[in-house]
Amino acid sequence: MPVTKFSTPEKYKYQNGFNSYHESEAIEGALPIGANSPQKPPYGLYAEKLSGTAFTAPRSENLQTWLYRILPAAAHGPFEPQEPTTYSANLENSCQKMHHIPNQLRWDPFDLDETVDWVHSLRLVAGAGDPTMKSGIGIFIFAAGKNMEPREAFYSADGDFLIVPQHGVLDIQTELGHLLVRPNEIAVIPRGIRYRVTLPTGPVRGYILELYQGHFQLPELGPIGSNCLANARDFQAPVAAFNEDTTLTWRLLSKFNGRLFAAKQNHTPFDVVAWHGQYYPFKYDLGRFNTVGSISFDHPDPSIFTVLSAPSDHSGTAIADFVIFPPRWLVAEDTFRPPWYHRNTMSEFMGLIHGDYDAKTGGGFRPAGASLHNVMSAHGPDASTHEKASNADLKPAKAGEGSMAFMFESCLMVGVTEWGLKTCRKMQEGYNSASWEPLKPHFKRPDGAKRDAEVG
Ligand SMILES: O=C(O)Cc1cc(O)ccc1O
Ligand SMILES: [Fe+2]
Repeated sequence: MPVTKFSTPEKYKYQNGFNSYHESEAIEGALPIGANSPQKPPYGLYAEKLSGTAFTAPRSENLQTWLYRILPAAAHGPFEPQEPTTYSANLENSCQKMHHIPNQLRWDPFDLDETVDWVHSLRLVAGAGDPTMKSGIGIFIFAAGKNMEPREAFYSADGDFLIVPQHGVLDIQTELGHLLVRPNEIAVIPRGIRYRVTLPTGPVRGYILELYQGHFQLPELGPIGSNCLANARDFQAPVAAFNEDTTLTWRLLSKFNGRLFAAKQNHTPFDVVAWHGQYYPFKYDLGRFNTVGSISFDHPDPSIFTVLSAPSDHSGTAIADFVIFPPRWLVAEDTFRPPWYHRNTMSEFMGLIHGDYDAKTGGGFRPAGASLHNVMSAHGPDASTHEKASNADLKPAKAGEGSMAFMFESCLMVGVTEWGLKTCRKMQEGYNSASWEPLKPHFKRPDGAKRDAEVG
C-alpha cells in the first residue's frame, strides 16, 4: 500500500515551494509594483518589513518579508509580564536549571489536557542553549483542548517553531494566511510571526522544536541528485487573508526569553492584505517524503531521512535535524536491518506520531511518548528486536507500515527540565535495563573451545 498523502480542503489555499520568493494579495492591486515602500502604498495600507535574518546576511541566507497592512504591528500597548501562577507557568521551565544526565531516557505517552489552549499548553521538556544568545534549541510537548480566545494572538521572539502534531488538527491563522496542520504533517512558524490556534476536531497533542538560531533548510542531496527526500515544491505557504476590525480589544501574547508577556491593542493583528518575501510560515505533508535507502547491503546513516536541517557554523553539523522514519521497503541482503548499536556525538530526541518504531519492538516506545539518547549515550535495538532481526528471513519486507517515528537530532548536549524529569510523571523507570540488559553474549571462539576469562 503506498503512503497516504493529504488533500487540501477547499477553504485553504497554498502556494508551493521551499524558500521560494512568494507574493500574495487578498485584494488585487494591494501589492505595490516595483517598490517596497511607496509614499502612499495602495488602498491606504501601511508597509512594514519583517526580517528573519540580519539586513546584511548574504543573499543565499537572507530572509525577509514586506507586509501591507491596515495598521502596523507596532500599534499596541505596553507588554506586561504574566504571573507564573497564571499561564506562563508552563513556559517558566525554560528559565530553570536543566538536568544533564547520561542515562538513556524514555517517556510514556504525554497526557492530553483539555483545560488549556495552545499558548498555555507549551511544556518545555528538554533543550540546550539560550534564547537571549540566539543559540540552541528548546523541545516542547503541547497538549491542548481549547481554542485560543477569539481575540488573542501569540508570537515567539525566541525562535522558529517546528510543530509536529501527533493527535488532532491545528487550524493556524497567521498574519500571512491560514494553515491547516494534521498529524503526519508539520508546520514551521518563524520567529516573530503572530498567529492564533484553534482546534476544529477537538484536543491536540504533539511536539515542537524551537530553533533559537538560524532557520531550517532542505538538506544537501549530494550524489542523490536533484530530487528525493523532501522535494521543494511540496512545502506549502499560506496566501494572504485579512480581517478588518479596528475597534475591538485584542490581546497580544509574546514568548520572550521563555517568559510570557501580554499587551493590548485595539485592532486585529490579522490585517495583512498583501505580502511578498521569503520569510513566511509553511507546512509539509510527511506522506510526500521520497524515502531513499540501501538496495544492496548494510544500514545507512539515518541522515538519509532528513526532512529539514538547521545548520551550525560547521559544515555538515546541525544545530537541529528533523529526521523521519516513514514506511519503507527493506531489501538489504546479509544485513542486520534495524539500526546498529551506536554511541553518537549528536543527541537524539525521538517521538512517535503513530504505529510502531521498528528499532524498538519491546513495547515501551509508544505514540505520543518520547526518548532521549544524549551525546554518547549508548543505544540501539532492544533485546527482542535484536533477536528477531538477527534470525529474520531476509526477503523484501515493508518496515514501519502505518507508522511514523521522528527524531530531533542536535549537535548540542540536551538537558531535561524539571517538568520533563519529574513533574510530568512520564519518565520510564528501568528503560535501560529492560531494553539492553537482557542481551545475551553469542560469542564463540573459532575453535569451539570455551576458556576461562583471560587476564589482561
Ligand atoms: O537511535 C535511533 O533509533 C535512531 C537511528 C536510526 C537509524 O536508522 C540509525 C541511527 C539512529 O540513531
Ligand atoms: Fe540513535
